[in-house]
Amino acid sequence: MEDRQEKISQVVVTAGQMRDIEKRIFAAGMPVVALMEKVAGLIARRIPEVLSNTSFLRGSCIGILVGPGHNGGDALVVARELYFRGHEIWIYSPFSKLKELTSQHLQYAQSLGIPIYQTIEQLPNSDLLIDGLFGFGLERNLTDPIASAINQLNELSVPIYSIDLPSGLHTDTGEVLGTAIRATHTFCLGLWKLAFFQDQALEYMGKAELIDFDIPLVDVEAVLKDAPRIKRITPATALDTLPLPRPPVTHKYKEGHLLLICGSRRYAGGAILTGLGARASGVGMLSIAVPESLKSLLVSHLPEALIVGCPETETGAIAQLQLPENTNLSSFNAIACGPGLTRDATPIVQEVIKSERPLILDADGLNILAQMGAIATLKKRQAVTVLTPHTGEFERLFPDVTDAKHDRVKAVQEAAAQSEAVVLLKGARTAIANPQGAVWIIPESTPALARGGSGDVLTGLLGGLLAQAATKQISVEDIVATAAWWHSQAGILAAQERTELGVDAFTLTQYLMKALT
Ligand SMILES: NC(=O)C1=CN([C@@H]2O[C@H](COP(=O)(O)OP(=O)(O)OC[C@H]3O[C@@H](n4cnc5c(N)ncnc54)[C@H](O)[C@@H]3O)[C@@H](O)[C@H]2O)[C@@H](O)CC1
Ligand SMILES: [K+]
Repeated sequence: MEDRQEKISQVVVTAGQMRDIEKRIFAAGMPVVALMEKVAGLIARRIPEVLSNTSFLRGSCIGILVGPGHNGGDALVVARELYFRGHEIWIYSPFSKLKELTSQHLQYAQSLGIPIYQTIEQLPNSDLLIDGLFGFGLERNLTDPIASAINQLNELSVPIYSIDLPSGLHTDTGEVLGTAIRATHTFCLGLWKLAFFQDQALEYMGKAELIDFDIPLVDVEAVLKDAPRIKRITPATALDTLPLPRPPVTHKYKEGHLLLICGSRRYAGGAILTGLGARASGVGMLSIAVPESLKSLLVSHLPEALIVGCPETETGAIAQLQLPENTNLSSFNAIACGPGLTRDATPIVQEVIKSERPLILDADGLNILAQMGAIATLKKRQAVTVLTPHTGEFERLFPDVTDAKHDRVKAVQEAAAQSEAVVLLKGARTAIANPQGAVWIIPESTPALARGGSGDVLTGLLGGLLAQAATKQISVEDIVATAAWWHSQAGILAAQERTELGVDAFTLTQYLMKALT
């Protein structure tokens, strides 16, 4: 049973897929009316539990917002149940045409004497609103009068609990269709919908939770079988990989040798942070190539690493990779290149791209790649490439794919497919795609990580894990997702203990180990 729940919690679907899954359940004999009763019953039982953590008092008034479809039907069943539990209830039902089942529930609510209002002006005060205006059936933009009603409801500063998703959001892109309910809490029904992982939707979601209504896994599998999977990374999936297993008998080179290429006279700290991120990965051997003038600084911070001082340009960037004798780029299990390089290190990036080792490009590594023409350049690579752009870098790398501000998941899928690289698009919900179209989503993070240097830490951590993975039969995509999850968790833990303002990048490196123990 727990296994089923875990599997369900990893699934992310589009509106179309959700509809197909429901169709199978109905075709198998589950009556629509019974499913609505079951789902709404679960929500009605969950609401008092959520409210018990707030200052909401028994007997307080609850307003129910009812739309024309089955999202409205769900809301009406919730209204009826809360009414029988002793709450004062009113219903806002502004639509004249309702789906059959919804209409029946409205009729019954009316027969119970629950007041029903058609216009926003008539609404009495309430202590809580339940939003059942639209669910995954919303496809076109909201217009007046419902759009302005939503705007007014948002202004009331009354908590709003949304059923399935905040009304007005596109289920797949998370786009605001005209306007949308700003929920305090959202009960996502059955399976996680894509909108919950699109950055643009997050400020409307409030706290989101999944209401599992026992969708059989066979139906999920049957609908998703040919589609590229979108996988939500859970603690169970990430901790399945971490800490990376080590055999009892091994040696440092068997546990991965990572080469970091980073830093410049201008950005010395970035090199240190990248190194500290790599240290936390547990990588067997760490070499760091920096401009010669940074060498002693790096040695003092990372005494265990082999610091390779390189000749530098007049501006203090690496001019030439001068690896130790008997070493070349093929000596490493993975290479991570970019933090703090400056664009003056362009020849270095050109050289590492030609290597046949797994390569992570970040920061100036990405800016230089963008100038070279990302897609054409990456397609020539034999070994795997991992790119870790934030939205700005992503747009410079991939000017011709779907706008990442409009649909991050689609954008990252297209970028990975076209460049044949694994692309990690940083954000509040970091999304990772492989060239085959599969996506991994990091479902939690913290704004505390929006801070200079935190990306450098991720690059080092990811590099260290990737170097180790080479000997451990773990896929590159799983390693990238695991690194991003770990980085987020360290940020969350640090923010809990030190506030969101207390998570500078150095502190973050100190929390990486803590997040796993
Ligand atoms: N089918 C079921 O029994 C189940 C349904 N569920 C609920 O059903 C919802 C989906 O139900 P529906 O498919 O009926 O869709 P919705 O309830 O999301 O709304 C669709 C209705 O809104 C209208 N509409 C769409 N865009 C509009 C616009 N811009 N302005 C005005 N009207 C617009 C449509 O014509 C349609 O009548 C889910 O989100 C969920 O809440 C879940 O409870 C699971 C079980
Ligand atoms: K809703």
